[in-house]
Amino acid sequence: MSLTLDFLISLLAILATIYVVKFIRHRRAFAHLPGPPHDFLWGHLKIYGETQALFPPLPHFQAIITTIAHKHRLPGVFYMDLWPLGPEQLIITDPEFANEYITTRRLPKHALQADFLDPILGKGNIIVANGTYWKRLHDMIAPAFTVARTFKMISQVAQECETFHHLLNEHATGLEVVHFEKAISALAFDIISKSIFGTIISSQKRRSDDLRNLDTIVKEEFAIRNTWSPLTKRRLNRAKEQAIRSLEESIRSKLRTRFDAVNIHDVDLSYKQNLCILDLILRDYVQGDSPRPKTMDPQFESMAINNIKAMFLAGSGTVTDTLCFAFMLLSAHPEVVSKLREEHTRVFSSDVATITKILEAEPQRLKQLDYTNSVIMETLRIYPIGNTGRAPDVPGFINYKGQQLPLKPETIICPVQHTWQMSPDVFPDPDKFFPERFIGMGKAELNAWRPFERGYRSCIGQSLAMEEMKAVLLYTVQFFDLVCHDLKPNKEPRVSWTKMDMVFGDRAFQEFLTEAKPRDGMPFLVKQVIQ
Ligand code: HEM
Repeated sequence: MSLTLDFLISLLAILATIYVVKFIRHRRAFAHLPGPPHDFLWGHLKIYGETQALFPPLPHFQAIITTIAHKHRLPGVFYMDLWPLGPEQLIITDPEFANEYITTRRLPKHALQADFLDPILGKGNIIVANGTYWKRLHDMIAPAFTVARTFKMISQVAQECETFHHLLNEHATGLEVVHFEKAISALAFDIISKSIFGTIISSQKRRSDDLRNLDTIVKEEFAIRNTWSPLTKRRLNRAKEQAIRSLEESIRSKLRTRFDAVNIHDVDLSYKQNLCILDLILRDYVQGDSPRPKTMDPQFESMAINNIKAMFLAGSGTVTDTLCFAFMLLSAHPEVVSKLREEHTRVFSSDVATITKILEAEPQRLKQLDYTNSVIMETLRIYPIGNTGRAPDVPGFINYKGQQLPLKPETIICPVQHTWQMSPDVFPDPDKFFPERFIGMGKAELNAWRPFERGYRSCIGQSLAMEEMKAVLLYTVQFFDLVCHDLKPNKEPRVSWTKMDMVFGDRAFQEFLTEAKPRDGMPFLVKQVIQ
């Protein structure tokens, strides 16, 4: 007995010594690297925590990094030492270096991205995949999102936008509160569902179970992460697992029905005929196999389901968030609204049915909405929605402005676009909502705008997203006046790099869930514009 106790005490002493040695080595390694003031005991944990506390609950890390970089006047590449609570991070806030290091090289996604997204999407999703497996997924899915394919989708997008317009109209009394996050997410979900299944879901009219389940999965997963109580975690996990089962069952049934149709009726899955994602995935499975497989391999089925979930998430949340922030910014900028209205009537019409007819006949006309395009770009400059986290392709060192900086295999490389997109050195007067800055902007300057990331892992849905968002603005801005409901502007700005919260209150700060989301569901009072 006492021998076992001695052994355990010795083991604990050895482990404690190893930990202390590791701790000292780790903190020493960071002491002289570029970054905010480093504390031997806390690393950068204290600074990170103190900065986080400046914001309302669940702030997005990009706003925290911007605040730290701003306050300590940090260089364009620096380190954050969050060990043992987080990984060591190499932060890039220099857009030229991001261009050189991220755009032109093929850095893999960091494993932490999978740790972050897999509990929501399941394993093997395209967003976090790497290597030949990612390439296969990319080649399978990307044809659904080419520019040509986007314009083929526009008549469907137009119909969904018209529905959105009519639904808003029903509540345009100036007294009812409309939660834009909920309303737009249904619209975006209908559009991405059409891309995935080739059929219409009509979630705008009656919120679909699939969308409800997706919302529940995300909400419960982040509630689990933000509670310490094991009992609460268990309860939330049950709700999340139930929602996952229901969503997967719904996707599985559509997948199997289509698979049977392909087998029984020998449906044509040739490239040009079928470009919904479901068919592209099935084409990858059945093509080349003769005779065609009679049943679906469970591994393939799980890959297909998880990637359809990924499309749901990537295709609806991001567009919803961006449009919510666009409407928020527009509500305080009547001069921008006037210019949008002028462009919409000049290029299209001030009659909803006519707009739809034009879009059905000539979807490419959306390309003429230059100012609308700039409004969306400006929104994404101030409120970027997504970020990437990469692993080094060659660990060792990187060179930044003549300095050799160490790079461990486990370091996560984070280009934080928010920081440079809100920097006066890159975008003058960055706290001003000024879409004109993008009109006629040169290619070199445009490289600093990277809300869709750039390079081989950039967003495959960006063309659809941009045209879809333009269409939504086209169907709303000239018809409705929007007033943010229940704003509580802050008397003093919370941080030094923005005064937006003195207009929009804490809604000016994005919340960190899967992406950088709006707070409070973005409630608006909607009134018809008197023509
Ligand atoms: C405003 C709208 C959108 C924004 C700001 C956005 C942003 C991004 C960003 C920053 C990435 C890179 C993420 C990373 O490296 O971890 C990404 C990847 C991706 N996005 Fe989007 N996205 C938007 C809309 C869409 C839409 C409509 C779809 C359609 C399904 C989509 C599908 C994807 C996919 C599949 C990837 C992973 C691509 C790959 O790794 O090969 N996104 N997006």
